[in-house]
Amino acid sequence: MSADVIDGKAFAANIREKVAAEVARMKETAGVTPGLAVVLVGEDPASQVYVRSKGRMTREVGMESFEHRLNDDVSEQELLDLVETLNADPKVHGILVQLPLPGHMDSEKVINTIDPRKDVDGFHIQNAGRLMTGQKSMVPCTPLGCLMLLRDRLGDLAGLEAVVIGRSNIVGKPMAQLLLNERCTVTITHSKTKDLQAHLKRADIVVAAVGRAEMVKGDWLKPGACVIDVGINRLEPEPGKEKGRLVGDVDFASASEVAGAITPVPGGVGPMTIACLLANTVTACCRENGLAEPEGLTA
Ligand SMILES: Nc1nc(=O)c2c([nH]1)NC[C@@H]1CN(c3ccc(C(=O)N[C@@H](CCC(=O)O)C(=O)O)cc3)C=[N+]21
Repeated sequence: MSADVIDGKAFAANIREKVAAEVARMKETAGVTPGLAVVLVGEDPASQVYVRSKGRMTREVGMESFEHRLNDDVSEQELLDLVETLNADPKVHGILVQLPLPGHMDSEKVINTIDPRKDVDGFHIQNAGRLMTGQKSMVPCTPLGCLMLLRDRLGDLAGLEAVVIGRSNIVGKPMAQLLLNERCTVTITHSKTKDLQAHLKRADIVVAAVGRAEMVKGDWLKPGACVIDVGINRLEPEPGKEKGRLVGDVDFASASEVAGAITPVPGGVGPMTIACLLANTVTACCRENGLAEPEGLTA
C-alpha cells in the first residue's frame, strides 16, 4: 500500500470539538443554544441507528436534540404540519427529515416546506440555487465534509482536475458545484458515461458516489490521485456471519496501491457527514441570531 489513509473519523471528532467550543461560546455570550430536530418516518433499522448516533453526537456537543418518530402510515399532510411546527419553533435552528421517505410521500414537497434557513441538509431548492449562484446557503453535509478533507489534504484546489462519479442532488451535483467554486476543472460522470476510465486517468481528485460496491479499481486511477469514497454498501454476509462487510464504491485494496490518499469505509466520509450536520446547525443558529459565523465550519 502506498496511499495515505485519510482518517475521517479523527477529522470529524476535531470538527465536533470546534462545534462544541462554538456552542459553549454562544450559550455564554448570547444565551442561545443551537437546536437540531431530526424527523424519522418509519422503522428502517439502518435509519434508526443513524438517527440515534446523530442524537447522541448532537447532545455531546452541547446542542439540543429533538427527535420525532412517525409511523410509516402517517399522511403526508401530518408530516408537513410537523415541519411547519418546527419551522415556527424558535428553539429549533436545524431541521433534518431523514430520507428516503415512504413511497406515498412527495419528498420534494416535504423538503421544500422546510424553512430554507433551517434546512441543515441543504436540500431545499433555494439552497441548491444559492450554492449554484455563489450566494450564502446551507451546504449539503456529505459534500461539505468531502471538501474539508480535500482542502486539508491538498490546500488550494484551483486548477486541479476533479471527477465526480454520481449525479444525485444529495452528493454528486452539490459536490461538483463546490469543486467548481474552488476553481477545479470538474467532470460529472454517471452510469451512462461512455469511458469512465478515460476520465479517471486524468483526475487529481476523485469523488465516488454511485452506490455500487467496490466499482472503481486501482488501475483506473491516476497515480497519486486523492480519492474520496462516499459509498456505503453492505456486502452479502459470508457463510456463518450475520452481517456483511461495509465497503465503499472504490475497491480499497487495489486503489490504495495507486492513489496518493484515500478515505476508508467505514471511518472516512460517513463520520464527516454527521460532523457537518452539527456544523451547519451552528451556522444556522449564528445567522438566525446575528452572531459572527465561526471560521472553518462552512464552505
Ligand atoms: N435527510 C437526510 N440526510 C442525510 O444526511 C442522510 C439521510 N437523510 N438518510 C440516510 C443517509 C445516510 N447517512 C449517513 C451518515 C453517516 C454515516 C456514518 O457515519 N457511517 C459510519 C459507519 C456506519 C456503520 O458502521 O454502519 C462510517 O462510514 O464510518 C452513515 C450514513 C446520512 N444520510
